[in-house]
Amino acid sequence: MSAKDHLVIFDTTLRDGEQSPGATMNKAEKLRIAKALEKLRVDVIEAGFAIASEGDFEAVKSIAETIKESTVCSLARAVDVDIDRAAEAIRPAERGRIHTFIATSPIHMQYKLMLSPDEVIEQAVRAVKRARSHVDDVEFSCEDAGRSELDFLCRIIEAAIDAGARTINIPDTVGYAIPEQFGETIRQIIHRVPNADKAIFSVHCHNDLGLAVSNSLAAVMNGARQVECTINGLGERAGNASLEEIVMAVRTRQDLFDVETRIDAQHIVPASRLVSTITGFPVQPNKAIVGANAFAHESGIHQDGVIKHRETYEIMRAQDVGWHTNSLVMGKHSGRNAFRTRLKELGIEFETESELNEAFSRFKALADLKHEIFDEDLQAIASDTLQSEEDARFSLVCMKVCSETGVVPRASLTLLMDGREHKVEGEGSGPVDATFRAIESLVDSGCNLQLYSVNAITSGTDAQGEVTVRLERGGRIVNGVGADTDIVIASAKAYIEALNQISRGGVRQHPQAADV
Ligand SMILES: CC(=O)SCCNC(=O)CCNC(=O)[C@H](O)C(C)(C)COP(=O)(O)OP(=O)(O)OC[C@H]1O[C@@H](n2cnc3c(N)ncnc32)[C@H](O)[C@@H]1OP(=O)(O)O
Ligand SMILES: CC(C)C(=O)C(=O)O
Repeated sequence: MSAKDHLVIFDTTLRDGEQSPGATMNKAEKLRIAKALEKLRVDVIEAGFAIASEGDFEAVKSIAETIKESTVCSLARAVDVDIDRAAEAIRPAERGRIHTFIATSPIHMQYKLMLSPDEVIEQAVRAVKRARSHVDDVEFSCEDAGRSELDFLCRIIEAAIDAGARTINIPDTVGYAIPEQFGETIRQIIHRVPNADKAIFSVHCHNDLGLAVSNSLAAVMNGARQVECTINGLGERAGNASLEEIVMAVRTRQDLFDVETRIDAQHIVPASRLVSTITGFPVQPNKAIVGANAFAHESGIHQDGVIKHRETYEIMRAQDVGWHTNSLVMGKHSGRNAFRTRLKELGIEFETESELNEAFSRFKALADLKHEIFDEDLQAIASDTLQSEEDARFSLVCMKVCSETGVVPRASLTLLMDGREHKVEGEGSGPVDATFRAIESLVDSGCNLQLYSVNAITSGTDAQGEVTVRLERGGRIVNGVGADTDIVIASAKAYIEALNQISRGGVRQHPQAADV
């Protein structure tokens, strides 16, 4: 049997994933995700868009300094300033890539770039050469290829390869393609471009019609050997192709695909949980591979089948993608060693002993309230611990909520703001509303609440609730996540976390802020 081709997994959770409104991540969070991606053995991590902001530049640079096993990549428009900034950011990487792009569809060239097709080719060639003057590993993308003319795509791709691009990416930027047609486009391009053998062909599919994974797989069947994807399918608008679905489709249907990835699938579920917790985007229960119900069997006939022979209703094994691999049952009698070991198995490692100790105290406090602590609880504890960074401006000291039939709910909180304690009170239509009003009576953030959602992290009435709060101010959107067995406390934590994120961009203080 002939060896299979390698399918390059290019993860763009930290770049396109971050383009989901509200999914903004700070440098420390991006680094945590990058480490999880390295553990997952992704080939390329697109760490950001270095020119976009100082924060993006610093995040790409620190990922380039830290990650050893995966290639670290920065996106750049086809302009010198972007390319030079990307080069500077990835310079510390053992393996660095510059990914430059320009739009090739008639609509983008005419209305957005205001350039003729020939000018676009010229600019693409100049950009690829500039990128090659910095690094050998250069990727070129034809933005909106899904709506571009085939002849033009072939011309620009040939020129980009001649200029030195090693990877040619064909994005379906607006999720317009249909699998059979997209696969045929990829086949035609590879067949028609005379120097196609000098590059790896890649795809980057968006999910506007829910077809991102199908289109990517159709492309792989027609010669694409890199897929750009994100954990949980995060990404601009309806998102990108989901990494876990691509990887498991290729692995499960080895009879159909001539490719294999080097992904260590056991880290898929922990990586999914981490991205969900950091971004505040919950994973829908029926999401393939990583949704809570992905391996759950509810109906009698299915349960009967699975008991008799698992494969009657399961095409993958849950533990192969990282579900319930724990042999250590964590509870109030567990010690620090088991705690550290289990966290390590989940891909969580604290940098300092004091962080570990803080997380361990949180774990013991939770274990007093809950009989059994699940992996999801541990992930939430780790996130809570790592979120309580020194630069957090606000934190919750304690709170009391009064909610009684026929009485207006009332919340009293003690908050720490800039190192000083403040007592605040609020009334509202419910206990959560009263809590948010109490916090705002001090902070007066001027934010609009865009989303409030509660999810039970595990099952049972003693489960921790995980609350996501999305705030918007001046066009900037942030998510805060908080977990607790009391959902009102989880709500307060999530709101405060969102305010901390907003405050990293500056928050007004209410002139009447009550001193203690
Ligand atoms: C399909 C994708 O996902 S592409 C990635 C999208 N991600 C982002 O845009 C996030 C980061 N973006 C940013 O921070 C900013 O948009 C920046 C820093 C890149 C640019 O900011 P600004 O200089 O203020 O430009 P602005 O965003 O208003 O407009 C984009 C400009 O880039 C041009 N442009 C867009 N794509 C490209 C490209 N690939 N190559 C060259 N120029 C481009 C546009 O035509 C426009 O030029 P104009 O100002 O001369 O009309
Ligand atoms: C920059 C490219 C790859 C992109 O994100 C898109 O076209 O969607």
